[in-house]
Amino acid sequence: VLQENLDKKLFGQHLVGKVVVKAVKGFLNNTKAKKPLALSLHGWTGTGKNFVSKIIAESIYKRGLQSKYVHQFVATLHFPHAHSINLYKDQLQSWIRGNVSICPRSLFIFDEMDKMHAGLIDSIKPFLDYYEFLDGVSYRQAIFIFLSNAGAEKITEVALDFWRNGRRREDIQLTEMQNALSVSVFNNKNSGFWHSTLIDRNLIDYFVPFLPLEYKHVKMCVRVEIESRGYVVDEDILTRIADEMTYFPREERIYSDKGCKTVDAKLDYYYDF
Ligand SMILES: Nc1ncnc2c1ncn2[C@@H]1O[C@H](COP(=O)(O)OP(=O)(O)OP(=O)(O)O)[C@@H](O)[C@H]1O
Repeated sequence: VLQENLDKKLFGQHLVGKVVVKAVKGFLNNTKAKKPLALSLHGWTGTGKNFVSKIIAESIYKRGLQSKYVHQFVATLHFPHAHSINLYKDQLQSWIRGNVSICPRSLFIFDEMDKMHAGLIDSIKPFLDYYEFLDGVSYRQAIFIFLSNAGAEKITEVALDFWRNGRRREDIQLTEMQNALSVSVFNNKNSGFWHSTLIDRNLIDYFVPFLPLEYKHVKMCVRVEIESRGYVVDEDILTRIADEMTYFPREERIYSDKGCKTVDAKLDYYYDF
């Protein structure tokens, strides 16, 4: 189901499907996991990171994101004040501990990871590690998904390089992308990259790069949105909405600034009056 949904619903992200299916299926089928699964999704805004988390949740729990075993944190919403960091640490740790004791197969999604306080990231480190038990609780069946825009510029650079050399986007290889990211972002102490501490200790199992979306992908998103509202697709409106989005870099205008975000808001203007 996971593979099928990703193939069908996720546009322009050939690297994502491969990694996510392998990681999640492998983990769910492994009765002897030595640590919880930790995925780190990276990429430009509106390219499908939250969307993929939702598809993953739906593949594991009947109620998807609504399941009581799925927990979402948004840095700026749940942990807004730097001076309350110690309080957040305690709350977060006891929240994770409490929930994993109730259901070992819990899913934790951390959005805006690049805006999360380093101390707070440190506080979840023990849960991601290779312990059999921590205070009597095993975290080995839990799943952690981290979302961030970190590395998005490098990802775009690689994609743009391909484009400028007339090469197909689909020919971008995962290893190539990961090499580019690891040199410039992950292993660069000056990049201020949020989970350098998690990386140093090899606690992240998979890095999942999301490519910036092109005009044609935006159109696909618009089409899906129109159909999901039960309207007949008007190609004229579809094109107009995709044209209204802004694209970068300034000369070539290939990638959508906001990915597929705001597509649904634009639709309101054309359809709901
Ligand atoms: N690659 C994609 N394929 C299909 N639909 C997409 C894709 N990317 C985004 N969308 C649509 O756009 C909406 C917004 O995308 P989403 O919230 O997943 O972006 P994001 O990468 O998490 O952005 P941010 O970094 O700003 O949080 C999704 O709910 C989905 O409907």
